[in-house]
Amino acid sequence: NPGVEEKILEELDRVVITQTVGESGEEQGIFSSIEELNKMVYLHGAISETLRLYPSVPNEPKQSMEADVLPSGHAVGKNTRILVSIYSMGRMEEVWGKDWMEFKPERWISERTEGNNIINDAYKFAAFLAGPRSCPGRKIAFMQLKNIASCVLRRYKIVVVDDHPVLPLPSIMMFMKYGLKVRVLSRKPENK
Ligand code: HEM
Repeated sequence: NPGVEEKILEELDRVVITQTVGESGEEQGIFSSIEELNKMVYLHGAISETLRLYPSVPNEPKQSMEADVLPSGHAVGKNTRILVSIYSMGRMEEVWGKDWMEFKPERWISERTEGNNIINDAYKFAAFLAGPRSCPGRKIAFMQLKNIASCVLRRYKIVVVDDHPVLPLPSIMMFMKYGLKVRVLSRKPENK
């Protein structure tokens, strides 16, 4: 998605100062500070959007302890197995609107609040699940993903090989059916 890539790079150019350039012109592999990571709002939206469409845990089995009625009106008996499809939830028009198929980091960014302006509703975006047993590693995961994406994208351009089929292989974890064949190009000025 070249448009999104360009916006991420613009944001990183504005925000990142700790990943400095060495004497040889090579960037040093220094990770970003927490302050810098918090300012990577567009990148945060892009990662959220990726996890909305391709959640690492696509399905989540649960079991009821008591009979209950779900907010949807569905009655559930005692000791009944329920499969929550996180993958499907990320693609529902009722939840995300008519443009659910579009990769839009902007949908995560609220203009109403400054600073911490990422929309964060676990019951809508269930990639880390919601409630008391939701993922306690969510913040660390975002910190790691933003740091790695920032280091890689500032140094390299990743181009998917033409006609490579990009298909999910759902299992307990989400894998890529045929892997992802890419070309890795250096972003050194002479390669641009
Ligand atoms: C993109 C990255 C990640 C995703 C999408 C993710 C997603 C999830 C999900 C869906 C669950 C609920 C599983 C279940 O109840 O069956 C979970 C649980 C958990 N996650 Fe993550 N996770 C991520 C990264 C991490 C990291 C980096 C850590 C630790 C540093 C972590 C630690 C845990 C732990 C300890 C639980 C079990 C919580 C409990 O059972 O109460 N996760 N994660």
